[in-house]
Amino acid sequence: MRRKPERRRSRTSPRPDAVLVPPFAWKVEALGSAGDGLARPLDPSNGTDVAFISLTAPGDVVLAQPSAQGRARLVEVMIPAPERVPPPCGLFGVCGGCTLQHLPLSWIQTWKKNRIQDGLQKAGATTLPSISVVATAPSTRRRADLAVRQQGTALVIGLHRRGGDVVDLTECHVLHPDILKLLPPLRDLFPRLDLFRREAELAINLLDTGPDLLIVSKHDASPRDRERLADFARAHGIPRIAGKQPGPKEEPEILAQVGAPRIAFAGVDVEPPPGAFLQASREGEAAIQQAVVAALPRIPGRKAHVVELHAGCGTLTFPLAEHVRVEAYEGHRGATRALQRAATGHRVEAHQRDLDRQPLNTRELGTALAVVLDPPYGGAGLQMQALLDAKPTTLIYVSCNPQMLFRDATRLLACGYTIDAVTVVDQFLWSAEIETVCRFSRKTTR
Ligand SMILES: C[S@@+](CC[C@H](N)C(=O)[O-])C[C@H]1O[C@@H](n2cnc3c(N)ncnc32)[C@H](O)[C@@H]1O
Repeated sequence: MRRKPERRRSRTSPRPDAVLVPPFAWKVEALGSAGDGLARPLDPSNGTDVAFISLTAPGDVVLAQPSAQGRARLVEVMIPAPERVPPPCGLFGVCGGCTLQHLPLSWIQTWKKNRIQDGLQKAGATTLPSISVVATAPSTRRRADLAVRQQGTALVIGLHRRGGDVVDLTECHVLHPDILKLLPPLRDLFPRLDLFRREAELAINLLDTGPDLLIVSKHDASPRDRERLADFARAHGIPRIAGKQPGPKEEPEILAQVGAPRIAFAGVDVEPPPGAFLQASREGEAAIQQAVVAALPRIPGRKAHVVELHAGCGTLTFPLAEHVRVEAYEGHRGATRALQRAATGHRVEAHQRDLDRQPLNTRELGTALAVVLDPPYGGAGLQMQALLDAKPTTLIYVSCNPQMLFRDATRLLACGYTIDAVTVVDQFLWSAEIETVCRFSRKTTR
């Protein structure tokens, strides 16, 4: 299989004034943690050691041109690896979303499992339980963060091209069809909105009650916008459309609401804030909930409680509360409010707290039957040191970033923990991202 030479200049392309080394042949030996092939020149006299090459597979022999330090740009696949498959999506390689569609999902799942196993062993795990892998299906992703751009005469909605402009998402094998079907009418809508001047960002969350939209724009919505958005919401079964200025501290404002935005966790209805964090798909969410609940220790009595850190709007809180009392902590104000409102009548106490600035201390953690943490991509920050000091007997760690998981596992294993349950959830299809649920246990001397 020969790939067409790339025409565009990628993020890793050399600066125009750099001296270009002509392309030469490489053998791809493995996949790196970001999903790029790790390759070595076929002819060692080329003087370069190893380099990462995007869109390649272990076993490929490729023609590639050294670009930035430690990287080369694929020119063509000369001899394809036996595992290679035709990418299902016509936008693969152009759109900045999927990175691994040239490999079968089953191969990627095994690679993810091996990566977690190797990383935990390197972190110091001398024994590991068998790792279960839960696969999720294509076309189920219910959260999309899209760019909206006026590009020449075209209004495009999609993901950024690798290192460049936005690729119109005319096809996608990851997103739920209920999100995809909104894109054509949204392409008609945006040019008619006063809040849209050449660019905006759009987050779509597929809730139980339909899509929930958050438009991020530097420009305010006019009264005419609000009418148009309300008409659009009614026409497309969208309960709520919110807007906000760019920036993490800016608060969303409801621009149109024609229904109740709701999502249920373990049968408990929650009204999440606009743009709320949700697990990538319903199936992925169910697999994580199941793994977390299965990792609970035996519950000694009704008074027992677990501490849940980074609780979001309650994805794990309400399934846990079916078994045990939950003290939940979350930093985002809107998410905490949603959780608090839904918690009435359930065994849940929800608190807003920035766990990086004010981590829970040994006294607060000490009496918990277990601690559940599900930190953001950047990791648990100072809270991890506080956990190492408090040493709860059971720590159920949900991770979307293997590097952080391995780093924290090294510290936990050195403190006397063992790992006795690991589940890998493949909810980020055709990408190198990995979701893992890991139970760390520590024997007490009591
Ligand atoms: C990976 S999400 C998990 C949310 C939830 N457990 C779920 O499954 O939907 C991480 C959560 O951590 C919260 N978070 C990020 N930084 C935080 C901090 N410094 N203190 C408390 N919560 C934080 C985010 O707002 C987000 O809700």
